[in-house]
Amino acid sequence: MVEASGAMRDGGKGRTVSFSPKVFIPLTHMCRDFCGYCIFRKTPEQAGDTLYMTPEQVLDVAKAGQKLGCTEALFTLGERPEQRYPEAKEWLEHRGFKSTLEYLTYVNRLVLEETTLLPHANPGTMSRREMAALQPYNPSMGLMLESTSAVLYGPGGAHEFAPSKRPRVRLRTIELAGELRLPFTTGILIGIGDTREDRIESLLAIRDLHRRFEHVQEVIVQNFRAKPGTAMSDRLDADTIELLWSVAAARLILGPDANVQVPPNLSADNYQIYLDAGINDWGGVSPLTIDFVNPEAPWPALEHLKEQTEAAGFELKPRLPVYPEYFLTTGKYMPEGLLTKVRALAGNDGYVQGGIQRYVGNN
Ligand SMILES: O=c1nc2n(C[C@H](O)[C@H](O)[C@H](O)CO)c3cc(O)ccc3cc-2c(=O)[nH]1
Ligand SMILES: C[C@H]1O[C@@H](n2cnc3c(N)ncnc32)[C@H](O)[C@@H]1O
Ligand code: MET
Ligand code: SF4
Repeated sequence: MVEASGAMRDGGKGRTVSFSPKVFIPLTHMCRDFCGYCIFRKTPEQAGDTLYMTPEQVLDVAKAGQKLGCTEALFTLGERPEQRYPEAKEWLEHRGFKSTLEYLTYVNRLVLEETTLLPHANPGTMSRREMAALQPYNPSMGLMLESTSAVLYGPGGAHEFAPSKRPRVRLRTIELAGELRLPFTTGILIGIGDTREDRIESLLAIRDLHRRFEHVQEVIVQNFRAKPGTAMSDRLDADTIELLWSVAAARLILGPDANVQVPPNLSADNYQIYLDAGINDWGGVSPLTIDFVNPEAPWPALEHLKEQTEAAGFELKPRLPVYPEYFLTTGKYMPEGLLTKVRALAGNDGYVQGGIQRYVGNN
């Protein structure tokens, strides 16, 4: 499988592998859901003074990232905390917002207007109205499908207490993005009780949505890593063979033109083997902020990522949070104002202007 999927990637993508220089902005850790694997979520008590990051805190991180050459502001946050916690509702109401997604829209606009970073919102499930409100400030957004497996939301499953992880609801959000012509990131989380057959079914569902709307800009194949203090703390991490198999399956199902991503920080020091299986992207890598979803897993230094990528025979290139094919030759995936901003950050090839030299070596 790896031989076939690697060859398919070479055919469609050549020997270029990308990453997105980003800052991670955890707007809130509070969440109405409970996923068995998640260490990101916090109760208001655990969150203490920082129920939400303030607009000032958001801008400080974004501006610090801008100085380091970052082009993406990744907003990852808990799902509708105001539906579970009165503290969250009060915090928002006090500042004139009816929901977390309204507040997210406000800070996305701030970042777009006051920095050169492009927001990429990953806030969980969204309605059409919520997504349409975010669209003018987000050249792309994302939501992991995770898995279509029904076992996972049954008794004892990872998603038993996470209504937003019902595959129907997730698929509907991804479909809405297609209807709005919004470049979209999704993916599968493997090793949470899913079988290989489940992964094939999940990937086929993603493929079908992309066939209808052509908006799935990338597919993340993410491996579960057990976290202390979570319901699944004593489960085994997804192992290398399962991830290798899943990446190859993703490439073979999604085809030569798909962008397939594996995050390099979740695989210790052997992450380069996923290049063999057909990936062409490492996702967001930050010189500034940690991966708040996997806080124990530091990103490789960009020097190291470049070395490993080149040693395997590939060229490493920085990209924007939206892929070149969605803005280089067509304008139909973005409002005009956003399109202008995106194009100004890109070079002729659609990757970050200035290239990898901006991030490694003597700068
Ligand atoms: O650092 C992380 N970035 C995550 N990202 C961001 C990713 O690394 C890149 O920044 C995007 O792919 C940009 O295109 C996600 C983006 C999504 O749209 C959906 C899910 C994720 C998940 C993670 C994650 O767990 N950790
Ligand atoms: C932001 C994304 O991070 C993923 N995610 C959440 N918790 C974990 C974990 N323990 N290990 C790996 N990935 C995780 C989910 O897929 C979520 O959608
Ligand atoms: C911190 S997890 C990522 C965002 C959202 N809560 C989700 O699970 O989709
Ligand atoms: S993974 Fe997302 S939805 Fe699930 S508990 Fe964590 S923050 Fe909430």
